[in-house]
Amino acid sequence: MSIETSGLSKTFKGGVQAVAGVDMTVEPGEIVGFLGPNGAGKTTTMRMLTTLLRPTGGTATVAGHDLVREPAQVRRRIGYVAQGSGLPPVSPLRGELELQGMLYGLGRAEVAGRITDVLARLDLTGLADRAAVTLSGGQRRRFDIAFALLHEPVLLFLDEPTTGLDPQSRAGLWQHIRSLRDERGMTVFLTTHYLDEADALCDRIMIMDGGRIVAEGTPAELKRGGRTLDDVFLDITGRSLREESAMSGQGV
Ligand SMILES: Nc1ncnc2c1ncn2[C@@H]1O[C@H](COP(=O)(O)OP(=O)(O)OP(=O)(O)O)[C@@H](O)[C@H]1O
Repeated sequence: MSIETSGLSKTFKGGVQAVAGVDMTVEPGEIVGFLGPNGAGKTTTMRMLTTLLRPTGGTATVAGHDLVREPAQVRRRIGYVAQGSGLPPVSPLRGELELQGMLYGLGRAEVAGRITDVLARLDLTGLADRAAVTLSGGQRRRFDIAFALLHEPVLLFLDEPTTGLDPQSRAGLWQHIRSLRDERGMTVFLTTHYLDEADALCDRIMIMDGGRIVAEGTPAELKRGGRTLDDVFLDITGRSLREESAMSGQGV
């Protein structure tokens, strides 16, 4: 199993219970989409699964290792792309990729090979000597992913990977994410506010509300009976996903 959690919870100091007992199973090679209204607890769950936040309750195994007892082993086996680009704006990206590889303890020749490989995989060959400020939004997101793939993780976490991109770049990124799964067997766990993204890209969708998973299934299962995903989301959460994505686009 790529991810298995039982009663995973997080209560912040001050008493906000952001995640209130999440039980989930993600199989190797699945692309799972995590949807939910603003404040549902999606980012908090993802930060726990990536070892960035310590749970206050429950247990989780991520990429074969216990989240709390073996965080270093988990980190070595996962990639994480946070919201917004973390790229340095003005340095040539090849040098930054080399540094990243060295941080993972890779030798010079090995780093060079892996850089060539990830750049080709993400259609970035020829752009590595550029700085981030000279790239389009879609190219920058693909570099964010290239950084997260350098140590060859088996499980990739993406927090709102296509927010702010134009429709063509979004569709291009979906294609890249799909080919990572199809060609490398990568497991992908992503949050999104976009209904069409969840529908087109994800094998399975989990809807979170109030810190709990309130519905899950394949897009086809959730849409059974001729309903749209927006109908399902509205029924469950009392909010429209369209409003949510508009709010997210405004940075609310
Ligand atoms: N560091 C923190 N301290 C206290 N409360 C927090 C902290 N981080 C998040 N919260 C609260 O936890 C709840 C869940 O937040 P979270 O960011 O996980 O939601 P989300 O589903 O990712 O929302 P969005 O779609 O807006 O990104 C919210 O009520 C939020 O205000």
